[in-house]
Amino acid sequence: MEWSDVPGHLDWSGEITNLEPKLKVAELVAERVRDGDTIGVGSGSTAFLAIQAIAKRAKEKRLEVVAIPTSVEVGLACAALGVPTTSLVHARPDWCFDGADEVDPDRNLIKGRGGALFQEKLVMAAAPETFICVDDSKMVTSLGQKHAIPLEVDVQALRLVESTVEREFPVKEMALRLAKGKDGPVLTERGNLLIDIRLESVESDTQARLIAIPGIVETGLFMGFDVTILKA
Ligand SMILES: O=C(CO)[C@H](O)[C@H](O)COP(=O)(O)O
Repeated sequence: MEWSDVPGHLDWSGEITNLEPKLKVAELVAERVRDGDTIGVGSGSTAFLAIQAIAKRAKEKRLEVVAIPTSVEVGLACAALGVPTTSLVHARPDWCFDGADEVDPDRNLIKGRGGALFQEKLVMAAAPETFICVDDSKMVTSLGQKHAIPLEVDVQALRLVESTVEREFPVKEMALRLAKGKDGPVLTERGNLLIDIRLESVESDTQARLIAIPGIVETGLFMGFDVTILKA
């Protein structure tokens, strides 16, 4: 058997909710692709559908594209689709796209349901232009209405972070994210833990105050990024 005959990993790991709008917005992203683009590829089901649409369009129109994946899952999808990949070590994205869990009226986001928030934020910070692909169910009047805020936390710092967050924030709920299909907690691509927190409210300084706590590697609050919202 040749290497190229080995089937890739093109199955999304969970159920895809709201499939129709996600497929439509995936097409909108694919239309933006130009020959020679290096594209930061977000994670989650919408990003997963979008990279499939991009791969299809690139093949049909003979466009050369290179992807910078933000998770193992999307990296495997790129490999299965025949989309070459690189990393931030080697290249800067011309633009990137991603999904979101919540979008507020000022285009601030909660991300990280899929646990890829750290690499997603790095790619977004590196890209001159970002498209956030969502449907109406993601729009909120203030962050934290529906989703918890994920915190990526160094393993050694778990108890320190939990007690500091509890002391310094009006915490409604806090939970260590547990794995499915493996005993114990979720480990991120960087070997860190995830804590999901619900706060009484998210303020403009919440991100800065959280990231100042030693042991918090990154948070799922994406505030102040100049993103374009693509909505089906
Ligand atoms: O932040 C993410 C992964 O870390 C996703 O982009 C976010 O959870 C949206 O996912 P989906 O497109 O499946 O609704």
